[in-house]
Amino acid sequence: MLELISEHACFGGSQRFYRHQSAATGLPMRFSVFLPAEAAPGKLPALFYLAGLTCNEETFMMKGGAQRVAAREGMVLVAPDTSPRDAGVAGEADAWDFGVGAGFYVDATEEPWSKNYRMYSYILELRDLLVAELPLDAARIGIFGHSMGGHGALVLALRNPGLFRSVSAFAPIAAPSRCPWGEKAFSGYLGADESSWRAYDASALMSQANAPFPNGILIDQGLADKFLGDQLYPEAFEAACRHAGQPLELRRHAGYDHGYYFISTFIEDHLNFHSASLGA
Ligand SMILES: N[C@@H](CCC(=O)N[C@@H](CSC=O)C(=O)NCC(=O)O)C(=O)O
Repeated sequence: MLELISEHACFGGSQRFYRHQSAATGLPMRFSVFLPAEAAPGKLPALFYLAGLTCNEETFMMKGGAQRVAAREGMVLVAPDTSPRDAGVAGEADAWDFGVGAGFYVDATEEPWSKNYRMYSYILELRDLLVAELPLDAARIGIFGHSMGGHGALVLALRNPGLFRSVSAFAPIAAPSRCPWGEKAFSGYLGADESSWRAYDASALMSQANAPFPNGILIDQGLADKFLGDQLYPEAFEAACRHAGQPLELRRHAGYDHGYYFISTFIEDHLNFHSASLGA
């Protein structure tokens, strides 16, 4: 059951914040939804946005500047939180890149995280829930995200191309098995056996795929991004796409950093990309 926390008129539609009890995480979870004014009755295309480290369900809706375009395209936007909150794990809020605000969109298998830190399953649960409860067209749902959320979007799409029909990312952590953020998160949540990490590594998944998104994948990357050198590795994903025959548009932008000024600059291109891919 969805509990509506707040609702705000926005570009002729409705910006909403919800809470619900999640089966995947075993905890109450928050998420936000932008519902455009419906031009016609019926189901609407939808786009899930996965946010990055330290973010929550509000960040994208407040800073991304996406609602104006989503209203024009008649597209629903969904932004989940980035981790469970108040799981009661000792020290879970001590670091900004692990634990609270840093769920990494994986299903943890290691104690004490495995009971609640199950964000991979949570995103799938939320998709199903919103298809049932809100006017989302199950056949026209895409996914995108930023940084940790770009990693999550790529992994969820590559593992579930029938559920997420289009995918894009801003500055994704594209090869988490080999970067400090990913090594810390995966060893903590998944354990020392690196073979289990491959299921959550977009570059590893793509290297074994067979062009799952024929309409292409869009990635934007700022060249003044302070995390580009040691955390993101877009070139690894680019090489994996080449190997898999997967069309990829990887745009490198001089002068742009890792933040929401970068995201909001190119957000319209991403919504247009998904709208065209989903036949919105
Ligand atoms: N506290 C960190 C910076 C954290 C940060 O930059 N978070 C990014 C996502 S990074 C990868 O997932 C973000 O989106 N922050 C929210 C915002 O509003 O910018 C540091 O000290 O560097």
